[in-house]
Amino acid sequence: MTQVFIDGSSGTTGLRIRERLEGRQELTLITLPEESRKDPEARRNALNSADVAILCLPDAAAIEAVSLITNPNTIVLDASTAHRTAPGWAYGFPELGSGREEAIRTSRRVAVPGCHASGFIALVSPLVEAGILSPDARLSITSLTGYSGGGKKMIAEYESEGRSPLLDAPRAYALPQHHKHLPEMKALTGLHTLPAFLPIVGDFYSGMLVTVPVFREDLLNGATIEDIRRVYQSRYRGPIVSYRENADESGFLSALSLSGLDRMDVSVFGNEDRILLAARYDNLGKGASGAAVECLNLVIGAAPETGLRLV
Ligand SMILES: NC(=O)C1=CN([C@@H]2O[C@H](COP(=O)(O)OP(=O)(O)OC[C@H]3O[C@@H](n4cnc5c(N)ncnc54)[C@H](OP(=O)(O)O)[C@@H]3O)[C@@H](O)[C@H]2O)C=CC1
Ligand SMILES: CC(=O)N[C@@H](CCC(=O)OP(=O)(O)O)C(=O)O
Repeated sequence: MTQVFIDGSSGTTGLRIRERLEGRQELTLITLPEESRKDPEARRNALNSADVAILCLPDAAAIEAVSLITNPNTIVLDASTAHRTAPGWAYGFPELGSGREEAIRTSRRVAVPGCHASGFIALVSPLVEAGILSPDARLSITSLTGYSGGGKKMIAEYESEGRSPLLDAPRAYALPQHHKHLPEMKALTGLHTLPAFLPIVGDFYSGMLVTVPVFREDLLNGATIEDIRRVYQSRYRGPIVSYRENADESGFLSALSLSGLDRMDVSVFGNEDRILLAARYDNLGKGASGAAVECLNLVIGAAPETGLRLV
């Protein structure tokens, strides 16, 4: 029986993971009573008793949790931003290839990717690797997310009575261009320059749409939109990340299409001159909790799951 401890299991990401794992016969969940869920001694015991500890905490608490672990066998899956570019940590996006799945399987420290970063990296990394996009490319990313991406605090804000009417419309944020996902976007794609990043939070619970425009002039060696499609087609064959042709809904792309699922759909729109790369998924699916469950399944050797459709 594999013992799993979710540190932060009352939070948005942790709760979704807990609900997913409760029905699994081969796992035992270590739980702490409500009054001691933030007590460092109780957490230390639970973390060191676990075969797998899943950290669903703010960054500082995740760093503290790692420092509490002395059991050399405890495998850590950290959903926070704290360790995504840290040495000794595997990046938990197995579909990127280049031995990443094996690195996750064999590592005792796995960083679960950031929600916005996941879409950007899925779109850009294979193109840089295939020599279609230069590492010197200057890119931009627009990422629409549901409000659960902001955790309990933002959920309460969006779901409160008498909330500001400004929340009725999508809101852009991270305007000074220092968003916490930028370092992993650069590190995992091999780009030499940070992208210009516009995250936008909307009045829906969960779901994501990430788009990255690319001009024909950005492509190397005369590559075309068809070459991009071929790269995605051969890289993303499911069950979690898949390349989809004609994925739009009669000319529209809803950020809600994969809400509730762990899957990510990668698509290409536009024309020969102006190409639009798009990824759709759920910020709590492939963007957080689902990605953590995917990594858990890899480290314990279980079959992949694709989540539960909610919409
Ligand atoms: N929501 C999302 O879509 C995504 C979230 N993440 C990351 O996952 C992590 C968790 O985020 P999220 O679930 O949204 O956040 P929430 O605020 O919803 O949950 C965080 C949980 O951690 C608890 N907590 C805080 N400090 C401690 C501590 N010292 N010891 C034990 N528990 C503590 C909080 O307690 P309390 O309930 O008392 O506040 C809360 O239950 C963050 O690092 C976030 O950036 C990553 C990708 C996407
Ligand atoms: C809507 C909203 O505020 N979303 C959060 C993303 C949460 C997240 O993914 O944080 P991690 O870095 O821990 O992965 C944000 O953009 O900061």
